[in-house]
Amino acid sequence: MKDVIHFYGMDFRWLNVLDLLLVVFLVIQLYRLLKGSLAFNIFLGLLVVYAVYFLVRFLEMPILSNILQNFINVGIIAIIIIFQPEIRKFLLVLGKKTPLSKDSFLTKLFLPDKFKSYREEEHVINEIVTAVSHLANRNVGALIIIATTYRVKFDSAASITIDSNVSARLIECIFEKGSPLHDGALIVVGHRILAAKVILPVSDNPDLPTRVGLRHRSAVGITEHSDNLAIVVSEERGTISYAEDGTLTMDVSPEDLKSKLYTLLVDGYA
Ligand SMILES: Nc1ncnc2c1ncn2[C@@H]1O[C@H](COP(=O)(O)OP(=O)(O)OP(=O)(O)O)[C@@H](O)[C@H]1O
Repeated sequence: MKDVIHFYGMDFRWLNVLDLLLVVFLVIQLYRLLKGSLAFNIFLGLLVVYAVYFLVRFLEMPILSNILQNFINVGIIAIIIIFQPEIRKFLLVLGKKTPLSKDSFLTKLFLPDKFKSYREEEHVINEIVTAVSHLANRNVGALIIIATTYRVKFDSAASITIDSNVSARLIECIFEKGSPLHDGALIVVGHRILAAKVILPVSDNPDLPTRVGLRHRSAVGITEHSDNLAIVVSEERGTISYAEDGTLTMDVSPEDLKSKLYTLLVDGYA
């Protein structure tokens, strides 16, 4: 294979092409990740600075290129600080796609307990879907976080620890309007309800519909930087929605929610 490609009088190596493709891939991934967030404008600003820097270097303008070079050197540290949540999410998304992630072909092939029964997961799913359907039918607001690969960090001072089996009746009681635990979110980890009355981070995504309030915004907020699913029942409209990876899917049916939970809790391990 020829090592060098000739293109309009210029010589490129295959590695240069690969290098360029990887940069384009990374920029597209970053664009998709940041689209809709406030950090997106900062990202565009940085792209402009980089573009100007390469232009002045190409035009051999030493003073401007020196100033921009220094700005970019310090800028790397600033980028890590400014984009800390986005970098975290990016690495999380990348980790999900590695050959060793739980969804990967290799893991499924070599997972020792790939034939295990999913009775417990199915029980959890049925209880959650039953509770959510009943709450939605009666216009009782609810917010349930299903934490998968790592635990949700929450303020334990404000929340109430529960540590119980997942039961539809318990979930319905918790969100009943008169209940002292109905405000805030319920956290489910594995087969247990861990805590109630949890205050979550609120998303500042400007692309969310204006009609959604704090319950839906905090559902989006908790999924922006972590691998969780957030289920919301709207008190106002009696509808069911869920948020995942910072995206809100509104007005789903109980069947849609069930298949989402199956994908998350069963298929991911099957
Ligand atoms: N940061 C938060 N973390 C967890 N729960 C929250 C948070 N902020 C608000 N909530 C919950 O959301 C409720 C208020 O919901 P609000 O009406 O503002 O939102 P909404 O998205 O319009 O929901 P709904 O459609 O049910 O009215 C509060 O009573 C509280 O239970």
